[in-house]
Amino acid sequence: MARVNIPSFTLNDGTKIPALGYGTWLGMDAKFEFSAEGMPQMMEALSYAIDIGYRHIDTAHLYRVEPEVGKIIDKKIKDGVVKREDLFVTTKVWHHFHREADVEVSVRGSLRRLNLDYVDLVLMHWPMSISQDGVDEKIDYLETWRGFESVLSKGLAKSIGVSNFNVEQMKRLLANCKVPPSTNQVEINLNLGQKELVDYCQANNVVVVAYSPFGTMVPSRSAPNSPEPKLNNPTMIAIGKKYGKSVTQVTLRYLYQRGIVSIPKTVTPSRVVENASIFDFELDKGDMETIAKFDNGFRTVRPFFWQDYQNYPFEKIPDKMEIPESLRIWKNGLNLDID
Ligand SMILES: NC(=O)C1=CN([C@@H]2O[C@H](COP(=O)(O)OP(=O)(O)OC[C@H]3O[C@@H](n4cnc5c(N)ncnc54)[C@H](OP(=O)(O)O)[C@@H]3O)[C@@H](O)[C@H]2O)C=CC1
Ligand SMILES: O=C1CO[C@H](CO)[C@@H](O)[C@@H]1O
Repeated sequence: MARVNIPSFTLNDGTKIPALGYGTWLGMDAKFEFSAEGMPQMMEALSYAIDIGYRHIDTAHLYRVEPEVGKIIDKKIKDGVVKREDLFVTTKVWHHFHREADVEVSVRGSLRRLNLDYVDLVLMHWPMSISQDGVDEKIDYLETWRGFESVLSKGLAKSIGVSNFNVEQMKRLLANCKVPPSTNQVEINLNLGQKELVDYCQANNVVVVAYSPFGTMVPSRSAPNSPEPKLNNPTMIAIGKKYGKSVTQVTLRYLYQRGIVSIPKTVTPSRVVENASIFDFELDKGDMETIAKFDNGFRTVRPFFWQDYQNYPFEKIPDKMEIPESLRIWKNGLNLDID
């Protein structure tokens, strides 16, 4: 069986985060409901990933896969493949749970579903606070953060961080917290380099985690018309050839050399191996510069239907856009249960 050896970065609280993780968001199905279609394949792929050396799993209350992820973890521990302390499990608190006291309720719910005593990292999934029925609750993320600090002090999580925070929000949080966030998980890929945000986080000892690292290269429902580069981009292919690597491997290696953790999602076993086989080569300076030039600011995850909510982190789309029926589920609240 293939084996992969994944190095780690050190967080500002001293814990180590593996530089590559397994993403567990299955997306929405053809009816734009939460997809369970790919669940069996994903569970098999996750099981295989742990067998070959993945130790970092990225999940969330939102993804509705915590029970299945928990079952795989349990089996791997019982089978003696890993010990709990070898794994790095991240989950996230959805924005229905932003009152200080609700953070603990949400984390305890995740722990129950995952069947774990603690998670290694828990993130505030978004900076806005939106009720179950889509109302802008306008709860300051500083209040929510106090709930995270409390969850940390109770040992429910080893580390606490944020996701989808922009530079201004990071500055304000860092200036007003007792415990600084260890990580900021944001979209980063070849189209969206996020240089300013990455530089700011890294200068302030916050590790950046890249979600949707292939988000704009692989045809996706959320960004069907994303600009180049795609998987067949000649420049990327030529760089890959030079090192005997695929375009996706060059992409993940590029992020790693920028000091960024990646959490690609795949349900395909060969890609599980491919995505982690990036620690045996080094892109030279010229190739790093060439790849950086693809950055054009295009976002795959652009939830414009939240753009008028307080603390929406991204650039607003200037003209009022109709929200298609298919996206109303996001705007009107997601009805995430506690169990
Ligand atoms: N904090 C946040 O708000 C967000 C967090 N996330 C996290 O980030 C993870 C990754 O992001 P995600 O949006 O899923 O997208 P990714 O950028 O990881 O892309 C996933 C797609 O890429 C394909 N793929 C994976 N590896 C390869 C490969 N080697 N060659 C070709 N195609 C490949 C997958 O296909 P297949 O599965 O068929 O192999 C799938 O279609 C999520 O699963 C989730 O954990 C994601 C979005 C937002
Ligand atoms: O984690 C996530 C998965 O992707 C969704 C978009 O498709 C995001 O909204 C969400 O934050």
